[in-house]
Amino acid sequence: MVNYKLKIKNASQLVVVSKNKPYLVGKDMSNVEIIENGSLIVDSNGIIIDIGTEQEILDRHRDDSFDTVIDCQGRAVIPGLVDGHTHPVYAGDRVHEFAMKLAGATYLEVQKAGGGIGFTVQHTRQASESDLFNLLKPRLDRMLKQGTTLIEAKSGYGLETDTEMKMLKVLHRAAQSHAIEISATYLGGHAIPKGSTAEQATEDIVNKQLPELKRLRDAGEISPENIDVFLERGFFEYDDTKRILEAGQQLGLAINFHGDELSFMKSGELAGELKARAISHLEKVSEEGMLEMAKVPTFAVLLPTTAYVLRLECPPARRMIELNVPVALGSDYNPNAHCLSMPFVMNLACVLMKMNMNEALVAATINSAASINKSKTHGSLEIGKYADMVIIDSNRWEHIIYEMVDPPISHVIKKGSVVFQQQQQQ
Ligand SMILES: N=CN[C@@H](CCC(=O)O)C(=O)O
Ligand SMILES: [Zn+2]
Repeated sequence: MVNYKLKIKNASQLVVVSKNKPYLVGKDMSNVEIIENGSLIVDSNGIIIDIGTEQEILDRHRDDSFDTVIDCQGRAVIPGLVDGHTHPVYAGDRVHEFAMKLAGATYLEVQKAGGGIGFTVQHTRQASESDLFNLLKPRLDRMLKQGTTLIEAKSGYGLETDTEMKMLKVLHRAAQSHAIEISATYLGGHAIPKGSTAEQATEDIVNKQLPELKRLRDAGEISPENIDVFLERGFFEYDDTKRILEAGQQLGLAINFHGDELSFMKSGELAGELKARAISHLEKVSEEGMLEMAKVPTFAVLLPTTAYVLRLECPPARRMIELNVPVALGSDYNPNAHCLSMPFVMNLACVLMKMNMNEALVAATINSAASINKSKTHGSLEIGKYADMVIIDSNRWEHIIYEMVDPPISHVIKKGSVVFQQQQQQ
């Protein structure tokens, strides 16, 4: 007899998503594996050690005991959602900009009027590390309640060494103390700081910020895994972006950058040159760029909230899927697109970008995990992976997308521990 941490019992649908695959492309994105009347078992390290139908699990574990058993009859279970793109560390409220945008101002017009990234940089520079941590924590709590158990999270509101490192320290502390797991990204190249040229900003990143990042990482004070740049006209253009990304790559950071959002910037072509892991946005990507991305492969991290808030044309998700570009999803949570909900993101991906619900789930689980190199351990319900799960109070898993802003989530489980539970109605 063995004692285990958790048994999930008799779920009407146990949504495995995929088996033995690091990510899915093309037509495979429409095939989501499901076990009807499924059960699974989690060990004391929070790892799934067995999965199957209720009967199979009963037969194999008749004599075993469990610290916790959750009876999921009438409920569906999916893997924890993985948010492939967030900017959750910042100070300063930009709700007033929403009114400007509704009145017709574009993203760049808001930026020119003193808003946008520059506004957030000013407030984030003034905030202390503990102020920023205290602002971050409730944001992570809200993500968790919406089923997100792993996020990519960026710095990028400092644009100089001290504040960029302060943001990475905040992410490091959150990664150690919060149930949400974090893959941190250094984004010193988010915008050109006031009073600098692109050339000076690039020099500062390569010769000052990155060496300090290495020093603090070696000292165990920060833990960045990825490097990002905003490749955009008036921000960082092709050559500067390439130089920064290569310098980060030399430090062992994975290339995961913003590209082709407001203007066509040859992002896919650059990803091909650098063998980038991921590009986000891609509203203006070219056919050649997508072909390059499929070849590497470079993940397309699509952010439907951006197109929705800024009233932009959506990225060509259908064409990407046709071309076998691996497609992932992110909330793009930031003061421009204030969305902490991956269920809403999946709903937007279906309605605005014409993805089907299976594709949206794949993009928000196994593929977004792979876009941050975590799909060996996250993104599907398989033996050997972490037991990160969302229990949905419905027979069919699709309700998490269909019910968009208030999905019927009964539990969120991280590494076999219940980290959120919906209060029962009296
Ligand atoms: N486009 C660049 N960066 C963010 C927006 C940042 C901001 O406006 O504060 C994004 O991904 O949408
Ligand atoms: Zn972004």
